[in-house]
Formats: sequence, C-alpha cells, structure tokens
Amino acid sequence: MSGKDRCAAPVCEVARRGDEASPEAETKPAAAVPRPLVRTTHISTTTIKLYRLMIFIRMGIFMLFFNWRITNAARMIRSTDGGDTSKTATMWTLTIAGELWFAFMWVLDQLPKMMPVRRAVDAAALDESLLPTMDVFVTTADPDKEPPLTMANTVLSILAADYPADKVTCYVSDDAGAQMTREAVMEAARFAALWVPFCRKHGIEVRNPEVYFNAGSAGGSKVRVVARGSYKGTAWLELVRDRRRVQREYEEMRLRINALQAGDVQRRRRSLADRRSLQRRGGTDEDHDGVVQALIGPAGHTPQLGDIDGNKLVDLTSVDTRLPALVYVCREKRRGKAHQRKAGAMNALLRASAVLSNAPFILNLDCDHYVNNSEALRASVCFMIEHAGGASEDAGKVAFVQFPQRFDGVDPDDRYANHNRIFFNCTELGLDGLQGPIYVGTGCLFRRAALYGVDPPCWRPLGGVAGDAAQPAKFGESAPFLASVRVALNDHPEQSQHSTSPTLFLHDDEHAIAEASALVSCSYEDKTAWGRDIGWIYGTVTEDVATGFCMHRRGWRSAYFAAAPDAFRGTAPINLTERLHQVLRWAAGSLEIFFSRYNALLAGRRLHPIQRVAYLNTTVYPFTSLFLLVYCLFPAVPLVSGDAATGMFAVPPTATYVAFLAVLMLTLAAVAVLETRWSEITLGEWWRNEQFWMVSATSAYLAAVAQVALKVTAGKEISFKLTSKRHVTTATTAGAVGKEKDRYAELYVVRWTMLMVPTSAVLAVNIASIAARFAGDQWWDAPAPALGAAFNVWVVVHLYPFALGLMGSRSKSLSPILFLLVVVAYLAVRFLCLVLEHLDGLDGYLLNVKK
Ligand SMILES: O=c1ccn([C@@H]2O[C@H](COP(=O)(O)OP(=O)(O)O[C@H]3O[C@H](CO)[C@@H](O)[C@H](O)[C@H]3O)[C@@H](O)[C@H]2O)c(=O)[nH]1
Ligand SMILES: [Mn+2]
Repeated sequence: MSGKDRCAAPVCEVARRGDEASPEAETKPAAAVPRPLVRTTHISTTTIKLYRLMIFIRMGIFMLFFNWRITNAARMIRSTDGGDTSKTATMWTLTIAGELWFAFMWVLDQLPKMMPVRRAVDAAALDESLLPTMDVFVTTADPDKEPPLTMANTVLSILAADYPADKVTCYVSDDAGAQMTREAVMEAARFAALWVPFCRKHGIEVRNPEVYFNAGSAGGSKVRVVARGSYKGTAWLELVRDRRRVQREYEEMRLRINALQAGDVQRRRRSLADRRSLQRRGGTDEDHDGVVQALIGPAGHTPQLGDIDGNKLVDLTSVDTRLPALVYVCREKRRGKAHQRKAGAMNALLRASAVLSNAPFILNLDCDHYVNNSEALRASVCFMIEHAGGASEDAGKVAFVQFPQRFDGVDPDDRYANHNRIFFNCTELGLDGLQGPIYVGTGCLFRRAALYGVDPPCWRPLGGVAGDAAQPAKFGESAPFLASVRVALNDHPEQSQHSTSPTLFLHDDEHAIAEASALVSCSYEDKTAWGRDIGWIYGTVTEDVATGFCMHRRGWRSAYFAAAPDAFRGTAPINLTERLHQVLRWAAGSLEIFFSRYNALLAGRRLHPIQRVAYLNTTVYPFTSLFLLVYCLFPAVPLVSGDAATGMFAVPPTATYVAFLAVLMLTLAAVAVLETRWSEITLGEWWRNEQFWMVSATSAYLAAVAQVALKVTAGKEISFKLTSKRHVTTATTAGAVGKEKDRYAELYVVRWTMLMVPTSAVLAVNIASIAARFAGDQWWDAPAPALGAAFNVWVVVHLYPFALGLMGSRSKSLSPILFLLVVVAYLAVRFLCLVLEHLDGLDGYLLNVKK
C-alpha cells in the first residue's frame, strides 16, 4: 500500500525538513552506504554561541549583584538603631530571598536550553518489510467535554495514516463507558471503509475528514488541498468526483454522530427522573463494567484491491482496501475505587493491547490530537529502529519519541500563550541535546519494553535478559499477559525480524477478547507495581511528566521531532477560565511530583545532571507565585498606610543599584532576543509567554500551591478537571465574516472563577498606584518615584491579556474603555487623597461643633 500507487506525493516534507530548518548548521559529509534514518545536528550558529555566552554573563552579574546586595544589607542592618533592627533585617532578608528565587528559577529555566539539536528524518530510507507493528492508544473520558465527532475524526486520521494496515491496531479508551462514544467509534469504523482507500488512492492530506473537507473555508488551518498541478491526465477530475461523493458520506456520518449526542442528552435528562433507566444503560461514568470489543479485525498480509461492485461510490479497483484493526476498550470502574484518571486508562490499554496485538511500539494520542501528517507514524519509528547497521546512534536507547503539541483554532494573537512556543520550540529542543525531551501526554511514541519498567540495554548486566522481570508480583496474575510481557521484553525490534511478526494473539479472537476484558477490570492492579514502577505513573495529575521522568531516571533517553508539516494537531482552550484551570492542573501535578518519590533530587546517577535541573524546574516553578504575589502587591503598602516611606523602594536607590538593575534588564533582553533568533520564534511569541507567565503565576500557580499544601497536610486529593474541546471547524454556511466571529467566540466568554481574584487584586493595586503617583503630589517625594512607577507599569503591561480576558467581548473595542478606566482610577485616588488631606481639618471641625 505504500507510496507506489499514489498519484501525487503531496505533503510530506519529513525528509527534507532538516536541510531547510537549519541552513547554518554544519553539514557533515555524506555517510557511507546505509543511509541513516535520523540525522541529528547540533545547532551551533554564532547566535547560539552568543546566547550561551550571554547566559553565563548574566549568571555572573547575578553573583556580583547578590554579593553587593547582601553586604549592603548587612551594613544597613548594623547601622539601624535599637528596636528597628529586627524589622529592617526581616525586610531585607525577605527582599533578597525573593530576588534569589527569581534568579534561581531563571537559571533553572535557561540551563537546559543551551545545547539544542535539530532532527531530520529520512523516512524514505526505511525498509518497508522491516516496519514494526504499532499500537495506537486514543483516550476519551467525557462525551460532553470531548465531542464524539472530534474523537471519531481522530480515529479516522489514524486508520488512514500511511503505515501498513496489517501492522497497526488502534485502541480507543472510553473512560465514561458511554454508549454514545461506542456508537461513534462504530460509525467511524464504518466510514473508514470508504475514507481510508480514498485517502490512499489520491494521496489525501490531511487525513482527518473534518479538517480536510473544511480546509478551504474561512479561517481553516493551513491545510493544503492537493494541488491540481501535481496531477497528470484524468486523475484530477476523478479526485473532484470522488471527493464530492466521499464528502456526502462524511456529512451523513457527521449528522448521525451529532444525532447520537442530541439523543443522549435527552435520554439523560429523562434518566435523572428515573434512576433505574440509568442503570439499564450500563452504569454511570464513575461506575460501569469493563468492555473490550474488536470493531475492525486484523488485516491480512496481502493487499486487497477493491472491486467495482464492492463500493459503488468510488472506483477502488487499483487501491488496497485493507484497514488497520480497531478495538473499543472501556475499563471497569467502581465507585469508591480510585481509577487513577488518564494514567489508569493508559495502563488498562497497555495490558489489553498486550494480549491482542502486543506491538513493540505504542503511539499515545489524546482524543483531540489527530494525525496531521500521514507520514508521522513512519517518521516516529525511524528513531526507534536500527537500519542495516546505519541507525541513528542510540536508537536502542530511545524509550519515547515526543512530537510537539500544535493546535488548531487558537486566536491569531494567541492571547493566553496556548502555543507554548518557548517550551516546544526551545526547551524541548535543548533537552533533546541532553537526555531527551520531557513527555507531555500526547503525540508520543513509546517503546513497550520501557513502559514495563526495565532498564535500557546499556544498563543491563552483561548477558542479563530483561524477560526475567515478568513476575506476577509486579505485573499481576494473568498468564497470557505475562507471556506477552516476556515476548515484549526479549524481542529486540530494533535488531531482529521478530518485530515484523504481526498481531500475536488477535487471531484467537474470543479467547483473547475475554482475556483482555479481565485485564481491564478495576481490581487487576491490586498489590502489583502498576502505576509505581510499571506503566503510566499514578499519584499526580500530570502523569506524563512523572512517566517520562521514571524512564530517564532508569537511563533511557528520549527524542524530539518537530516534523513539517506538524505530525499531530489538537485543540487548546482559548477561554481564560478554561485555560487557567488547565494551567492549575499542570502546576498542581508538578508540585505533586515534587512532594513524591519522583522528585528529581532523589534520582540516581543515570539522570543527566542538566536533565535533573530541567525536572527540578518543571516541578518547583509554581512556588514562584508566593514571591511574585508579595512583590506585586507591595505597592499597596503605601496606598493603605498613606506613608510613602514604607513602600518597596523605601530606601533611596543608590547609583550602583540602578546600574545593576539596568544591566540585569539589558542582559535579560539580550538573552531573549538571541533565544528567539536561534529557535525561529518571534519576539511577540516570547513576550506572550512572559505575559502569561505572570498571569498564571499570580493565579493558577498560587492555587496549585494551596491545593498541594492541602494534599500534603490533609490528604485531600487533587481532581483532574478535563479540558473542554470545541469543534474546531464549524461547517456552517455563514459568510466568512460571520465565521471568523464564531470561531473565536469562546475567547470572549467571561466565566468568573476564584483563580482570577489574586490577579485582579494585583492589577487593581498597580493601576491605583500609578494613578496615585499622578494624583497626589506628595507621592513624588517618595524616595524612588520613577523606579516605583516603572515597576507598576511593568506589572500592568504583563497583565494586559488578563485585563482583556476580564472585559470579554468589550476587549475588542478596548482602548476607549482602558482610557476611561485610567481616568476613573485617577479621579478615585485623587478624591481619596483629598479626603485624607482634609480629614485632620474635619476632625478639628467636628470637635469644635461638639463643643
Ligand atoms: O480520567 C481521565 C481523565 C482524562 N483522560 C484523557 O486524558 C486526555 C487529556 O486530557 P485534557 O483535559 O485534554 O488535558 P490537557 O490539558 O490537554 O492535557 C495535557 O496534560 C495532561 C496532564 O495534565 C496530559 O494527560 C495530556 O495528555 C496533555 O495533553 C484526554 O484525552 C482525556 O480523555 C482519561 O482518559 N481519563
Ligand atoms: Mn488536550
């Protein structure tokens, strides 16, 4: 089924990516006979050298600064007389501690970025017959927040991906146990029989039908419809005809799935009145039986050309019509029994798939993350297997290959930094140059053996067979499962032919399905090592970071590949409330890891030193909120006490201090500019990240610290609040303008949450402080008015996106409102000052009256 019979080779630039991405990178002389599958180039341009230098310079300046600051503070404290000494000492200690923390976090953040690499993959050099089998896991948990149509499209994009049909098995995990989800997967399975051959016949790109059919419409993501120029003869006309027919079929499927959803809402409304009907439906999302059902059986090994009668819609006589296998899995859940959220679902899939297909590699996708580049599966495998001796140097050591998360439907300004450019375009590239990127939950190919908690080959005792590890005490009692584990651990997919052996057990249908069902029961993991040393890790809502960490700690490495076009794409929350809750979950999960046995400081020697720094960084960053909040609320002190001399800049800044501040700011800017240069992101994107850092640090991070404090002290568990996924493309017939408006409607919805309180307070205090500086003349007598005002402005510009968020749709006509607000704030403060000024007089007046 490979590229042979495709009329056009439309989009995959995987092979060419490296050359165009880093023109300045050193080009090594062409290797001898076997073409390497993956080429790794250290980005070593002048920019990156300057960048590294600048980081060291700034670290040096920090040292000088703190040296000066501490000696200075000591002198001040000594020179303070009497009872004030302890007050002065406390103030100085707190200030310097805060500054030290900020500097420390900056260093933790920058260190892992200093040795970035880029990867280029030559998927064409891959020997077709050596392609290993692959299991794809898709998780969905709530049909309301995660539309079944989105999930169905993801499944279709996987089934249609460019990979031998007999070597892929797709598993859909339905954590809600919803009839509707199951039926939606069935609909997808039915439509796949037409969609997949259609994609193969015409080399369709993107293979997510919803995205493909809406590619031309307004605001659609940058999807390229196959260009006419690449077609010879009649194929183009045929595509147009086929496309129309397939689209009609798709529309029908879409309507059916949406009808399912509408019907379900009604059913549930009724069932609220009648509890028994709820039970008849097979339980609730927190309490239901386990189900494993093969919806599409395994494909044969020989291509099956379509026949003319078989499908009257499209002529498939020249196309292989085989489909990858598709399995619906719903693990058993019982009330009062911890289900361990996504990690629990993934582990259930890991076991069920072991007795059904037992592929050596597992691709993990969230239900909204579809395959955007049909070559993505092939490309990811290139990092894992060795190829005729000419492999990527450490293919055997790679536990997982992470792809960046890219999103559709984010507003053009990316107001809430959904794209996370710094993380995906800088940090992960840098980590790839060390021990490998951090696992971020989706778009990641795993080595099954690594998930079973064994050491990488290079750390195994000589001659030691990893297969010994398959003990019932760790893996549970199922004999067929243990047998499959032994196979997985002894198999060396990167070296031998074994890996190409297709599904192991799937042909023995009924028996295998029964066994798989037993493996997804909720008591299977009792008294085993699941979630602790095996599989996805429990005990944190960011199971991804912890799971990747466990592998790095054992000495595995990982790889990062930013394919072009993007390998996978998903949706992101563009509503402020939704986004803050997502950031809160990440921050809380990170702190959970910090306070667990997965703390990076406790890891052994196999963890790369800078990798340790990176993990430390990803697990302590929420603490920043404590310092930041104090700093940002400081301007309130003089406002409340009416005493300008108690403010943050109470001590007149010396020339040295101002000079230090200036140099620190300048070097910060220099590092930022150099960083955006080598990573090819824009300064605007960098700035968005900065802004959103302050927004989340004053809101979500703070809440995370509180949640984790409650967990550590009172054992209160942290919940996994699912992120809502919207339909990215809306196939309405409205005009382009109307569509544009609808598309980002979510952005302007204001839903108040407690998380917004501290940030609002910070914003109000700093605006008021600015206004006060203009209003009351006495404020200018404060020791450092200009510095204070600059600080206020600095805070306010950071919180600008947050202010927009609070204003909802009014933010579209913002400037007049903002102006009005400033005027109102000014008048309010002016009035307050007036009242305060005359209070003394008033007191006297009142006294006189009394007399
Ligand atoms: O009990 C649960 C909860 C979640 N999920 C699935 O987990 C995925 C991630 O949920 P989402 O709300 O989309 O999380 P994001 O905010 O997008 O999450 C990022 O960060 C999470 C960790 O906090 C990772 O689990 C995700 O994979 C990663 O995309 C979805 O497919 C869910 O269906 C389950 O299967 N069972
Ligand atoms: Mn998501």
